[in-house]
Amino acid sequence: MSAAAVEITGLVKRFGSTTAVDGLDLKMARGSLLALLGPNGAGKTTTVEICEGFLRPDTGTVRVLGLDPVSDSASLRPRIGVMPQGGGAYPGVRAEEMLRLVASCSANPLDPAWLLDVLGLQSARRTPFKRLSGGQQQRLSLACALVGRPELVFLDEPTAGMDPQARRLVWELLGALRSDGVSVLLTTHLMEEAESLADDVVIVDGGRLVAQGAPSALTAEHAEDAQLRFRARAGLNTDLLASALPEGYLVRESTPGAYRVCGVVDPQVVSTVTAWCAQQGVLAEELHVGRRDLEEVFLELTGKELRA
Ligand SMILES: Nc1ncnc2c1ncn2[C@@H]1O[C@H](COP(=O)(O)OP(=O)(O)OP(=O)(O)O)[C@@H](O)[C@H]1O
Repeated sequence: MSAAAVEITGLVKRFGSTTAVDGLDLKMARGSLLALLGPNGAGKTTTVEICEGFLRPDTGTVRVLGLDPVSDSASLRPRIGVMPQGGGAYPGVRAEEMLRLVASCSANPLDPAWLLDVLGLQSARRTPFKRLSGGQQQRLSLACALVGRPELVFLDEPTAGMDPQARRLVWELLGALRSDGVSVLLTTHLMEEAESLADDVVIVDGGRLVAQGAPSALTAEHAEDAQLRFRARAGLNTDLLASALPEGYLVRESTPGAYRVCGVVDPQVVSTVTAWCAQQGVLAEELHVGRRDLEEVFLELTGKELRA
């Protein structure tokens, strides 16, 4: 049986007094798409850079396609694709020139012109890297990571800074890669990205694994509980609102002005919440009742919003 795409056991990485990764275990199946989610500073980039062989672990073991990313780097490099956070290229190099240069390092590259077209970069092919927009630079970096037909790609926030249209193109491409059996490990702050693309989501916080599972499995726990969300002036007394509701309901202000009421939501509960807000002289805006999503799972587990 072939080895897992990535297998991490007891990984620890410190920078001075900061513990960036604190005993992480993670297993990613071949041919799957895994999204690593976590707040700023959770240790995502450090973990990915260790898998790529750019950093050495302090303790623990990491195997990528069954190989050690540092001691087996010569045999591993041609088999993986890497898109670092923020991308990067020589400032004066033209987009197509850059991609062809990277393609020339590979034994059996994809056609660079085709890849530029798929990523909506045809019209920018002669533009120097430094004059590409941020989103175009990101897409070119992604093309560079993919042009060598890797078995496994590491993408650190691949769609950060892209407009919705470009993001859609990248999502389509990632979906197609997965259908072709390519393994994809990406980091993201976008719940929608994780929810719509990933087979498996790993939530990390403080360098530790907080939860792992398919998005549907993570959101299915406590699925019977709906959530009522609304926005209003920041700083409302949530204890007072909770005491106006039947016992067992929780009320939280997740970020200033964003409120969540957890428990079984029925018409009476909605009416109590809006009436209570009216008594405070505030309007409950953007009232929404629905099942919890990955964003709420994340908030519950880490106590933090994804985008700090
Ligand atoms: N080279 C370094 N030197 C010192 N500290 C570092 C270094 N790289 C990372 N860190 C620290 O390690 C911790 C984890 O950082 P890391 O970049 O892995 O987090 P992240 O989850 O990728 O965050 P973000 O979402 O902001 O990119 C942070 O506290 C960071 O400041």
